Amino acid sequence: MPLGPTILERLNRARADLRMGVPVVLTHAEGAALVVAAEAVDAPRLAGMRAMGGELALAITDRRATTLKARAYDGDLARIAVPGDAPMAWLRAVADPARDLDAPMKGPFHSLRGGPASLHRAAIRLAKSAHLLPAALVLPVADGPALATAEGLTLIDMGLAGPALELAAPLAPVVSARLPMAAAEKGRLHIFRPGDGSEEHYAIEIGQPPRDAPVLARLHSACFTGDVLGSLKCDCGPQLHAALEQMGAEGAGVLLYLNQEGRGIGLANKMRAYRLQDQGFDTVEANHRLGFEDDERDFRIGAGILRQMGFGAVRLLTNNPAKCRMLEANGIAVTERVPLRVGQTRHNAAYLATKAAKSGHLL
Ligand SMILES: Nc1nc2c(ncn2[C@@H]2O[C@H](COP(=O)(O)OP(=O)(O)OP(=O)(O)O)[C@@H](O)[C@H]2O)c(=O)[nH]1
Ligand SMILES: [Zn+2]
Repeated sequence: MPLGPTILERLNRARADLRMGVPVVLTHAEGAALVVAAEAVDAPRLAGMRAMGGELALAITDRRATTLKARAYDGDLARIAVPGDAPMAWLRAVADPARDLDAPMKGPFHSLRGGPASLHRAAIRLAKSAHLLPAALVLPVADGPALATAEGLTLIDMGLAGPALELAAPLAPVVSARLPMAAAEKGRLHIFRPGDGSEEHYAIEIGQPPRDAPVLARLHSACFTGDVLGSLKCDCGPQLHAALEQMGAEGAGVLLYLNQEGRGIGLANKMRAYRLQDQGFDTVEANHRLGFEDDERDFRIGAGILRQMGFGAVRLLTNNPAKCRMLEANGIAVTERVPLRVGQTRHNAAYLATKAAKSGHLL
């Protein structure tokens, strides 16, 4: 009966489980494993996993492993053996760099070598997409489906879910309504909802841009601190308002407000990055120490929304040439890059310089 959750919906359930600290069961041709997020697991569940026996490993990314001076034998990730007596504080400290500088010697770490790592890789992907730290406890188990049934845990066949984990869920328009704004009176807000129930994204349409000509467009990534609080650490708020004003002045445009806070790592992780920046690391180094890439955003989402709205070509307001390339790669022609240089402050001068030096932004 087609009543049960699809693989995409199961993946989203698994994200909710991980955020609650509830383990999930992943299976693959090579076996099965119990997986729980390192930052969310509690002591009773850790004890429960230990009591099951087997080789308990903490999967972390190669980025985090580099900071910890642990060997990443699996290339993009390391499987750190969890010592039998390691307390919760050890787990949290390996996962979270907050106290790296206070207590730098957490090792030596024993990285597992050989044997399958694809469930560990999937566990990290899931944790990242749940906006958790990319660190997961992974315990191989003999009979995954039986364990999931007995304990009422979410079971995911990664053989089926693997490709879905890399895809953004398809978006459907939910509603749109007129929204006069200070910057542009002729505004309309459209809401798009992913089929797996994950976070919605928004499109703000100004005027009635013709669909057969390049539209003035901005793909704006959510920045609670900049957009709402007026943070001086970045240029997001002034960019948001300047883009809307330019669209208002031209009488037409579309601004996508994509809920990809912190370049896709979520607000909690962005604040972890800010704490590291207060210790002297730049925006890129902070992401790496946390175990993330510099930019974890998926720009296919923005391309998909533009296509659904009938736009095939844009004049893109951005200083980030990578955004132009990603849109082009996803079927949206970028006929012009329109620079958006506003909001420089003494607080964000170093941030903007780092983006220019390391992320290819144009000053
Ligand atoms: N991880 C992380 N994210 C940040 C930081 N500062 C701002 N952000 C996020 O970065 C995103 C904005 O990206 P930017 O790199 O400023 O700009 P861009 O979108 O790549 O390029 P433009 O189109 O030129 O603005 C938003 O999601 C912000 O929340 C930071 O220090 N660390
Ligand atoms: Zn910002």
